[in-house]
Amino acid sequence: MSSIRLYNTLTRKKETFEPLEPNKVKMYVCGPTVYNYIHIGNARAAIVFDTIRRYLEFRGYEVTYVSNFTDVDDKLIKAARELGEDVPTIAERFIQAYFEDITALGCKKADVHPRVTENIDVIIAFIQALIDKGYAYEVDGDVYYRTRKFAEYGKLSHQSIDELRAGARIEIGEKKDDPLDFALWKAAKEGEICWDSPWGKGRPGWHIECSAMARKYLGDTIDIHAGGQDLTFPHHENEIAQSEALTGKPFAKYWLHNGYLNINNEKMSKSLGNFVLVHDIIQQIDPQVLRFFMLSVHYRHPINYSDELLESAKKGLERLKTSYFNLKHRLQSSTNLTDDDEQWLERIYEQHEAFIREMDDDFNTANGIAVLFELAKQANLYLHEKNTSERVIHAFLREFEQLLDVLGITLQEEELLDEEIEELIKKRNEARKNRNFALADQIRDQLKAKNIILEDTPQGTRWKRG
Ligand SMILES: Nc1ncnc2c1ncn2[C@@H]1O[C@H](COP(=O)(O)OP(=O)(O)OP(=O)(O)O)[C@@H](O)[C@H]1O
Ligand SMILES: [Zn+2]
Repeated sequence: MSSIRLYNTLTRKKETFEPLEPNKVKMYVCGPTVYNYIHIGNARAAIVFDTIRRYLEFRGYEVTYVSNFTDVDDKLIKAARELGEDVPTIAERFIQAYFEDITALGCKKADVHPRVTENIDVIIAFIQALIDKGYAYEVDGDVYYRTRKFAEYGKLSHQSIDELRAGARIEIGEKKDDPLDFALWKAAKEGEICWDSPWGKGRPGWHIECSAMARKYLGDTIDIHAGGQDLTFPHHENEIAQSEALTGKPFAKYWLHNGYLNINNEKMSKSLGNFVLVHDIIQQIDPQVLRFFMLSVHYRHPINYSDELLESAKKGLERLKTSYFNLKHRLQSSTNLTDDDEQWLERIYEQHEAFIREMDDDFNTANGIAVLFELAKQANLYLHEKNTSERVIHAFLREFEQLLDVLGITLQEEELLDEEIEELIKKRNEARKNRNFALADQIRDQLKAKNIILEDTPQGTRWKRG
């Protein structure tokens, strides 16, 4: 079988995917700072990397997926002050909200969702080791990373250290040696949440948490490190500097970054105020449609959010689901085998292979979805045949199920509402009164297929969900 090729920000090339250990993938995805609800731009990373994980699993890899929560930082401290609550209360609330949102969007939970506040000891030990090696220094309770000492600084974002230094400055109150140096530990100000450390009371800087937690849960070198494109610099550059200085080994083999979600050709962001919260939008549209929309564009490209494109995603997904449910319906009236089974099975297999070919090419979900439309086209052609076989129908169904599962789309039939059930029962009773037993039985079967059980009693028909 062919192999997966993926674009690595570190080398700026598409490379053949070769995991460190055969059939195993260690993957770390930078997670949210939990001080408010996520908008759909923030959700893009969760959806695309969940899909990449699903695809790797589909291709037989055992994936260990770790994604952190930044549950203490400046934004959380500010929110706590504004809301008159403490940091852990706010963090807990938005961690739960995050899980609700991404679960609705079809994202699986990570194997581990480590939190900064539960890993302070590991972070302190990491910082101390960097000090011992001469890569970090303390000034008045703050600890900084000495970027000048890490010769490869800038290798991920492809910038020279001199260029970067020219663009950096020392903020008022910062006592670092070099404008590029960054905080590993921040001394606590009056009244701020803090932990004891060898440098006094304080809390970790942002970058160190990912280096420390990735190492704790996945080891010194991991296969894939991922996040939004704006994390390339400085966050991921700093993570590399910290981790590689400590271990002397490469931190991650492949660095993956997703593009932005735009609205009116502008990045959706909290500060611009042009955002749509996942929490709100999924009350109005099916979260699966939102997911399908996100995956209709390659993960590295920008994606423009608009009602028209959402509407077209909705129609597209409906087209696939209609094919699927029509196939299911036909199952009852299909025979065991027909003469042209092999030919149809071959066609289905061709689509299976085409999907793998597209997804192997840097997880091209846009082209993967095009293959699914082709599969639906074939399925619809098949349904026009006079005789259909169970074998072929099952193969089509399985193909839809497998490929849509890779995209995180579930194929549940919409549940019937109570009113719809009552309406069908009324229709069935009328049919029986008119001695149209065929129609009555058909309605009973239709309800049974949706797990609704009818019970005829002298008082009338009762129903329950099976
Ligand atoms: N429009 C977007 N499209 C894709 N990813 C995004 C978008 N906006 C933010 N992200 C990702 O979400 C994560 C959190 O970003 P951040 O909190 O900076 O969001 P933001 O809305 O841009 O906020 P702010 O405007 O306050 O910077 C980042 O890792 C970033 O990669
Ligand atoms: Zn990170």
